[in-house]
Amino acid sequence: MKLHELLFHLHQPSPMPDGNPEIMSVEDNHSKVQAGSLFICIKGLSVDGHDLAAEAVKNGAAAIVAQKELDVPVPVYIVRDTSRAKAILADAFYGHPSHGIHLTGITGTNGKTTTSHLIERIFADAGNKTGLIGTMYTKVGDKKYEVKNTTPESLTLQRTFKLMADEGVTHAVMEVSSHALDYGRVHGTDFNVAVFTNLTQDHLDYHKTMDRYRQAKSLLFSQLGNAYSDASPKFAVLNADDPATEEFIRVTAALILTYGIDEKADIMAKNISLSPQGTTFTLEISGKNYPVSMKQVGKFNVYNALAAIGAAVASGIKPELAISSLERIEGVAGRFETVDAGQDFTIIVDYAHTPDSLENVLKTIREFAKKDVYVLAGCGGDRDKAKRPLMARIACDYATHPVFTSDNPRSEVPDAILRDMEEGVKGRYYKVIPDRKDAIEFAVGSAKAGDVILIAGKGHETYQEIKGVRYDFDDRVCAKEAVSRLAKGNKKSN
Ligand SMILES: CC(=O)N[C@H]1[C@@H](OP(=O)(O)OP(=O)(O)OC[C@H]2O[C@@H](n3ccc(=O)[nH]c3=O)[C@H](O)[C@@H]2O)O[C@H](CO)[C@@H](O)[C@@H]1O[C@H](C)C(=O)N[C@@H](C)C(=O)N[C@H](CCC(=O)O)C(=O)O
Ligand SMILES: Nc1ncnc2c1ncn2[C@@H]1O[C@H](COP(=O)(O)OP(=O)(O)OP(=O)(O)O)[C@@H](O)[C@H]1O
Ligand SMILES: N[C@H](CCC[C@H](N)C(=O)O)C(=O)O
Ligand SMILES: [Mg+2]
Repeated sequence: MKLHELLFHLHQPSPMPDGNPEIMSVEDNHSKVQAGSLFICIKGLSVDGHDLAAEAVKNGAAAIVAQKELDVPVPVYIVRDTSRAKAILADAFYGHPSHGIHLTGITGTNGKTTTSHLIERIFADAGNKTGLIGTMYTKVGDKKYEVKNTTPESLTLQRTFKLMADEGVTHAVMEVSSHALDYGRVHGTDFNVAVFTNLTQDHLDYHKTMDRYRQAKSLLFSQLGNAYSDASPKFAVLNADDPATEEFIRVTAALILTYGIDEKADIMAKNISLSPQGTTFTLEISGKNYPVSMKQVGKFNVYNALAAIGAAVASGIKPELAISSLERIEGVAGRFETVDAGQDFTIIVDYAHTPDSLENVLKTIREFAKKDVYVLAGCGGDRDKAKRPLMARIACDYATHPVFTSDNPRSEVPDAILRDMEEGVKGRYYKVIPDRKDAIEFAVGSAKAGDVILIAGKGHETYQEIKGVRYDFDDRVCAKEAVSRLAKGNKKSN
């Protein structure tokens, strides 16, 4: 594609630059630039891409998009915001790949990964080739790719859509984080259905206030487009029990489908019955009732199931089909995942790393637990500090044995994070064991028959990030090893 043809998509009044080379690729990282690349300079938190423009030209860049004049021997096109331009150019360069895919975006504080897996499974069972983009991986058909972010930056995102389109994916589901919405990573992406799970405290390090956090989430709905501007109508699938839905209804021009348990909604769950083995409820939709029996545990998973059914129905799939898929799903890795190494107590690994998710999971466990409940809880470094004392309080409120330990300390000192947690539980009973492996061994070594251990915060993660280095660490593996060691020790002493 010629440079001018590509830049035309920005619809800027400024004239095209002199020189119109053929653009072979679009890059925002100077080290990936090759002969014929268009290099887009992004001013990041740690690096300013403008400072790397000359290096990019040395690597073969044929043209540059920047926010300021640069002294380089190739055409430079100035835009107000290169991140925004990057998203629009990426969409154009790859031929608007999301426009040919039925795309469902999911936003909300908790439940995005879980719900996206439920929706993907429903689409796949309905006979579609599917794609998925989210916290754990990107999936194109059956092939999985590693990811750095829950919602990738725009070039990676549009490249992924192009790959999906080339591979014949017709239905894709993606998590849309509030960071991504705020950074404009999804500009140029054509969603057919946008789903909202819930809004509770997280990411205040970035958004500062809950109002601004909610406003970032609302972008998914305000940018969704008009209900009838395309061949198939756009749908917003919203949680009627969450107060933020009121704002999303106000800002969207799409059709609306609501779901919920308490407030009146288009899709409702009634007669909910919870057990440690699974959940049953009656689904009420369009005046009809359907019995549902699923393996997912906890009331919060009823919300995830309703959101998934909403997305399916908005995509033209019959409720019966969606329900039969839901009933067959085993679970999502690291979400209420039980670890069974032959021990006589229960170990649950769960990705709860927000106050609301921790409370939901612990409430669920308390409903079924007959004996003691251990919780291992920690808080990520370089993330919302305000949630630390809240999570500690929740751990103490619901567990008989709260243990505070390290999550991913990132650049922070683990003890400082733990002290922030302790601020929320002055005078309460708890234990602090900074090393996560030691904490897991302590809980495994202390638990008696019938007790429950919840290892919260890291779920599917297979690393622990300390001072910029990701060390191998998997709660599930660590717990299994602790149980085996304990069993061996017991045998020896017998
Ligand atoms: C705060 C934040 O979102 N940062 C994102 C941002 O990093 P940054 O601003 O530090 O970028 P940078 O390293 O300074 O680089 C700036 C530019 O220079 C370029 N560069 C850089 C180095 C170099 O040698 N050459 C070069 O050309 C880079 O390609 C980039 O274009 O741009 C990077 C590339 O796009 C992102 O990976 C990175 O996400 C980091 C890893 C991150 O942790 N983000 C979190 C906060 C986040 O986005 N989380 C949400 C989900 C949260 C949730 O689900 O709960 C997410 O969607 O993942
Ligand atoms: N609908 C829900 N409401 C509240 N808590 C939930 C809900 N669904 C899942 N959870 C809890 O939140 C944790 C994270 O769930 P999930 O990974 O699906 O959320 P997410 O929104 O993708 O999170 P992240 O933003 O970190 O990617 C789960 O392990 C569970 O403890
Ligand atoms: N997507 C979330 C993941 C948090 C996972 C938790 N283990 C932590 O490190 O805080 C974030 O980047 O805030
Ligand atoms: Mg996720």
